[in-house]
Amino acid sequence: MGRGKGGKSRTQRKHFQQNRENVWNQHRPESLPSTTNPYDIQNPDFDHYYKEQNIVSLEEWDSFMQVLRTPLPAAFRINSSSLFHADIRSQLENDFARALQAIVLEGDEEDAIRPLPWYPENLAWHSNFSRMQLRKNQSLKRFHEFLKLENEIGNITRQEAVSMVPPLFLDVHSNHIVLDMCAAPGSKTFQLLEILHRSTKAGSLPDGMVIANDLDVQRCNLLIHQIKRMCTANLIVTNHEAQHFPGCHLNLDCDIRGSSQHASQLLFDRVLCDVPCSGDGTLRKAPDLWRRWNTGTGNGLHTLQILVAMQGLSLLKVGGRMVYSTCSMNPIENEAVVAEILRRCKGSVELVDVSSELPQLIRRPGLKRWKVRDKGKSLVSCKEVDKVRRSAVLPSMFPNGGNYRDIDCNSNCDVNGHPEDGVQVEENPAMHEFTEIVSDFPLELCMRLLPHDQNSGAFFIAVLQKNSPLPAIEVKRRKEVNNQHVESVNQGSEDAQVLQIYPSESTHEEVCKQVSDDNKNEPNEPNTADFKFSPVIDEEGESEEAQEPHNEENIAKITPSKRKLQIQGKWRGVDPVIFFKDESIIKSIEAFYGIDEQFPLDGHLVTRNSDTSNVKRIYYISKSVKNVLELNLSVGQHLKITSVGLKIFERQKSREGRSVECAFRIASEGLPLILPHITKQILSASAIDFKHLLQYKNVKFAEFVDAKFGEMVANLKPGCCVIVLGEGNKVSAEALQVDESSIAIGCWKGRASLTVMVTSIECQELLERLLMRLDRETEKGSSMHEDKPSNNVRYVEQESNGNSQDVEAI
Ligand SMILES: C[S@@+](CC[C@H](N)C(=O)[O-])C[C@H]1O[C@@H](n2cnc3c(N)ncnc32)[C@H](O)[C@@H]1O
Repeated sequence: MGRGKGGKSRTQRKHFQQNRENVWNQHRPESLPSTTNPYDIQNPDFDHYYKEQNIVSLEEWDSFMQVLRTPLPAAFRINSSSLFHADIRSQLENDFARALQAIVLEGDEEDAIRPLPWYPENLAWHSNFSRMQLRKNQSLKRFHEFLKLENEIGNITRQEAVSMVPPLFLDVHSNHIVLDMCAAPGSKTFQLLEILHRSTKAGSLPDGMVIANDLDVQRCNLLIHQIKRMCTANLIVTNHEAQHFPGCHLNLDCDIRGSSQHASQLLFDRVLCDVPCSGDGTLRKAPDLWRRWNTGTGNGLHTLQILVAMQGLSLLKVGGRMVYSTCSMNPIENEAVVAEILRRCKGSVELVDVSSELPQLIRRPGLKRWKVRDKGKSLVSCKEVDKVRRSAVLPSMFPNGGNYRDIDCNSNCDVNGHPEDGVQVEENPAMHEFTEIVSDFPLELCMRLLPHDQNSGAFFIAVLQKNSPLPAIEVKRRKEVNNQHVESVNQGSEDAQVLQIYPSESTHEEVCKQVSDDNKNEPNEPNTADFKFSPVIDEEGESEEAQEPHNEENIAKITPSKRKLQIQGKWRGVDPVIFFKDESIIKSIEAFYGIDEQFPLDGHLVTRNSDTSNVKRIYYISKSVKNVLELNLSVGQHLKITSVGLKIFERQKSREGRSVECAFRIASEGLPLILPHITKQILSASAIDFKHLLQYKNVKFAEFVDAKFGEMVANLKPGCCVIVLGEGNKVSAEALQVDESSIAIGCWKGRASLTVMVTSIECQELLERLLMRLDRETEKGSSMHEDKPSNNVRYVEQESNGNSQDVEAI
């Protein structure tokens, strides 16, 4: 605990006392992050700017600022696709809600934790504790541990409450093709995928898909790591500048080559445009922003935000919906961007009135008027901008837009660009008549979420609908966009010319870092070292336990000369995406696991290794992903794909040296998808035997409590098999009645025992969930519960001293 971290100043204590989170009053010295200097939790420029923008009334200003200066309460979502989402919700409602309330000081009106009222099905939760409190306060330890574990497993996602809102306004259906333009670290991508999968049955996939794009490779890896926690084959992760995201337009030459059966262009039903922004809506979470805050940041991002949004609209189908969002409160990044795209789209795009959706979400209408601040001056119209500042202060930043060319034509300026007639540049910003310029667009349909309305961060959201193809847009003269090179690109059949502006530093076709085969798909691959008793080794004969974690540094360090630079079409340094078509392997997998016809492998498997004879991992892709990959191949691989599909098979070899009939085991990521389609190598275990497997990881056939089950395990073919929690003595998937709620684990059938092939943390989670269920059954009078292992179960971990080689005997 941080009590001894030195005395805090009186001001700090005062800020602390103002903190609405009463629980923290018990532990005052820990209330503020130790790195935060209270003097930094303010910024006169910020005050001046936002007072002038009228984002809240003057009467509200103090309460707005007070909340903005307090740490953000932690919020999280239960992942609806998780097997245990109902258990977790009930644990929160019945266990934690009561236990935590007891910790909160008397008189605190706020609940310790509560579901966010506007989020469907009580799946999103607000806690009245900041992340710092959760980390430091001993009485919150159990809750904190719970959040950490469930987050890691993928049952919950920690996410700012307001950041959960944009996907909810996108109106995603299961058959939609969705583009998430600036997606990393992927919290909203996760939500979009959850919505897509919402009503799909076990073993099937939705018709739609998501392409999640981000410019930053490392952040893409974070996203991949996040999404790995859910079972989806409907995702492609790409790595482009969103403003240049390829439309994959199939030209005539390609058509002649016989690809006419493909879609001829990549168009989306839904686009999420959650652009990079100055982020002052996250001040409560990142108080260091107070110090760094300035108006230049927002002004500097304005053009990029317009370009990304325009590209999103050009890739949107007519009739489609796009959500534009930022975690900034600044009108230059928000209303000004929306107004400019409406201006450029000339009626083909409109703002959607979503005021009746999510009625419990407190929101404020978008602003119709605002000021632009540059070099200490507040400006209401682009006519006031000094010529020398025109490259930084653009007409599109102002409520009425405008155009410097027209100003130049219509007014006589002196040589320095100062107006000689017309508008006078005012020195005192307070002197402006703020009512002077009002946007013509219905910007009140946008929404701003403010911190003091529902004790959250801040966010801006605009919902747009495309009603007709975008119009031809006049290419602006280069001199208007300083440091940017402008070019007009035909975006395809649907839209006319769309303005494209490339930032001068743009190098999106450059070689990026070399990454390993599969590494990009698995940035933080759980090493099978986790399988303490792993009886399998990879096809190179190298124990996976011996491998260092997969990351670019390690790969470069370990095998500097071994790795060839991978090439994916024109993208160098990126693993290729190859359709896996080796018939003999596919047939052997289908035969070994008895995979039924409703789960076609043919055409749905890809690898990331150009050496197809040496494939280690095979990924499953949905039909929609397959279509996009085929289009991408037809156009010459415009997409730079970082990750695609769901890992479903991994090459294996018995550590015992025995040959196994099938070279590939089922990967735990893909197991829930394929589970209902397996008819061989699958058995159902009683709760007690299932529990023992999770506890001891390795159980001899003769030592299962249910002797019949032990016999059936002994009769399985050597190699990978699947054990489902159930009644026992059931063999086929049909008899097992596998459904969305089935709990299953991948195992390895060795010579004399069965070994679990699930990571330790997953074992721990499954075990805890199972014990909870058993406890509930015991309360109801069931006899299945048994705390201690039966005498005949060997506790391998103790006996073998944790050495997985001991399992050779199995
Ligand atoms: C606000 S964050 C996105 C958060 C994300 N939507 C989520 O919910 O987790 C903005 C993202 O834009 C990315 N970015 C910045 N410039 C970009 C560009 N030109 N094209 C695409 N992505 C960009 C950043 O790397 C960052 O991950």
